[in-house]
Amino acid sequence: MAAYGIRGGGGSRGRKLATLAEEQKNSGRKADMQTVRRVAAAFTPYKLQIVLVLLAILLTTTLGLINPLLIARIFDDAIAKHNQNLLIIYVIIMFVTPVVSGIIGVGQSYLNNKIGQNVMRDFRNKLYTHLQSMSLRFFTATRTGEIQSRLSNDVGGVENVVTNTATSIVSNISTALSTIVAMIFISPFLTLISLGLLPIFIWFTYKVGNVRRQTSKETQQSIASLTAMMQETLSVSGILLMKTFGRQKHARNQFEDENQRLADLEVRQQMIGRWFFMFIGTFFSVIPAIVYLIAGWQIIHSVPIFGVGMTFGTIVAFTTLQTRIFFPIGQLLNVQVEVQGALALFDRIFEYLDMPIDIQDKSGALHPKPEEIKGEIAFKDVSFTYQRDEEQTEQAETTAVNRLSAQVQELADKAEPLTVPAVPEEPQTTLNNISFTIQPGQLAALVGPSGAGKTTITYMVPRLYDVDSGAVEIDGHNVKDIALSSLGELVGVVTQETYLFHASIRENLLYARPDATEEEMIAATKAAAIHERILSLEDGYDTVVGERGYKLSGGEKQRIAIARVILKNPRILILDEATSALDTHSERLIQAALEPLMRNRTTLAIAHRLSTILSADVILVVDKGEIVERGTHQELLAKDGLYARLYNEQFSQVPEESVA
Ligand SMILES: Nc1ncnc2c1ncn2[C@@H]1O[C@H](COP(=O)(O)OP(=O)(O)OP(=O)(O)O)[C@@H](O)[C@H]1O
Repeated sequence: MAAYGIRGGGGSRGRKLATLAEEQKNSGRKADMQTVRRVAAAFTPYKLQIVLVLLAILLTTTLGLINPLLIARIFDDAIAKHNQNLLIIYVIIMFVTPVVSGIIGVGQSYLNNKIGQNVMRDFRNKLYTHLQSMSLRFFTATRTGEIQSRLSNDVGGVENVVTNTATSIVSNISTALSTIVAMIFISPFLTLISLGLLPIFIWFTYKVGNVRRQTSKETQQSIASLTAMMQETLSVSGILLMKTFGRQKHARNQFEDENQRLADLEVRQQMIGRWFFMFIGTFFSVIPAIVYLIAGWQIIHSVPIFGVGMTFGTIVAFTTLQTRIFFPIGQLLNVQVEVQGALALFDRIFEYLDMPIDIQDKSGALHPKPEEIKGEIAFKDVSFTYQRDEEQTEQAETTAVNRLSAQVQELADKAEPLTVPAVPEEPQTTLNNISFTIQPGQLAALVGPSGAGKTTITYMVPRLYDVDSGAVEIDGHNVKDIALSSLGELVGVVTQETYLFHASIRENLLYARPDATEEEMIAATKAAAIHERILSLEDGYDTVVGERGYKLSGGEKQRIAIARVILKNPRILILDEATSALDTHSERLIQAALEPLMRNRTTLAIAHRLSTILSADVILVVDKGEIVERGTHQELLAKDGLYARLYNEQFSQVPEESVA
């Protein structure tokens, strides 16, 4: 079955794979360099502070060399030659240098932290601003916890690297270099013995760093997953769902599994290279003994090496310098591993920062004043399809390809014909050539079966999604030509599910218009038939509503949401009426609230209340992404089509007069 020749590819296939691996490695390195460059760019606004830090490092490094070098002079010039004055002077210098160096060090660590924290602050700001501009599509496709995790955990994870790494590298390199120079100056031979194995250590550390990077990536993914789980299950809705379905045990198991994975990953991350560093540490500790042996032997036998003799002062100075060099070298090796780990985190941060913003202002976008807008809405031949989340598509495709290759291998043995497994289909169009016009001040009601596309139609007006073809116009202006901020002012939305911040009712109301006066706010709540109820609460308008306003009833929350939009006073209103039926009293109150809300503005309502449907100027009946019928209630009933059927199913029991 040569046609299925997957196995036994031979030498050429092996070479191909090797080339592929090499290419991947090279592109990986390029990507690393790019990440490093981008991280470095984040530091450019703090050039001046960085220069100061570098100066401080140079100064402390130089000061650090004074004492070891003085030791040789104390032994050989002061003690050996019985010069007490010189001894005292040297000792005073040995006192003063660490003090000065310590003071400079404090200033340096202040600057370090300042620079590092500023860089992190900038990353958080950039991420927040960028994410805020992402369209609804991104948020529907991404778990909230994942987003939060990148903002807090990933940025937090690079803290140590951005605060300490740069300075640690510079200060350790300068300490190491200056010490090596001083060591060579004292004894090149002993220096060679001490540092000969260094290149091998560096190579090993690079390898260890690569493993750390991979683990670091997995750890962050696990943290994000855990955050998302907590966010989903420990919210009001999550806990309600979990309790009412008795799924606590399942959620706990899931959480514990992921938590265990995280703990294991953390341990692995901490332990990576520990053996290696233990070996280095031990090696560094025994090196002085070897130096004592060789130098002692040199003194005992008075043998000069490379023409240089050995003195007691030289031995003490050299070993002191030696203790000085192992710490920075150890640190540098460690830093390399840490930096490689942090690169994985930076990759995750940049991945979000690089996501294109699909809905944004055109250059020269219009900024119409709300009072200049009459409020005509026109849909012109609008078509739209929800795109599948890329990750999902990729996964589905990979699964299909994997299945296919497994089948190929199996059939290659059996010599049977091949059946191609289902490759993910293209999604169906959600909206199909939708056209309608709503005159200023009119109420249009969208009616249709579940999943018909009603909500999607309303998303097109405030540009929560962009149409694939056709146009949505407000007063003849394509919404794509209007600045998003202006569009936000023109269009008000009341969603089915009311979202209230964990803040006072007043703050929640003023969110719509922070500059509204107390009178305007009260007028809005009165119009929405909620003023009295708010006053009856313990703290009135200052009552704090719990997460998502949970302390209020569904109907009350809806009326607060209505008051919020009345206060905003948009030219155009999108109303997604709640499907959940309230008791007759609440229902009346909501109707009373909606009436002033819809007055004098163009309203596009996903109507579930008979009262809204009956008062609509036009009813648009949506089915499978198309408008299949349009007209007034009476006209549509007369047609005896889909509308008549839906009406009979839902409202035939309700006497019209009672709703009117
Ligand atoms: N974010 C999304 N990604 C992919 N498909 C989506 C998304 N949102 C909705 N859909 C699909 O688009 C179609 C239309 O959905 P839409 O919410 O507009 O229907 P609807 O008429 O408002 O339904 P309902 O009355 O039940 O709210 C449905 O098949 C739905 O599954």
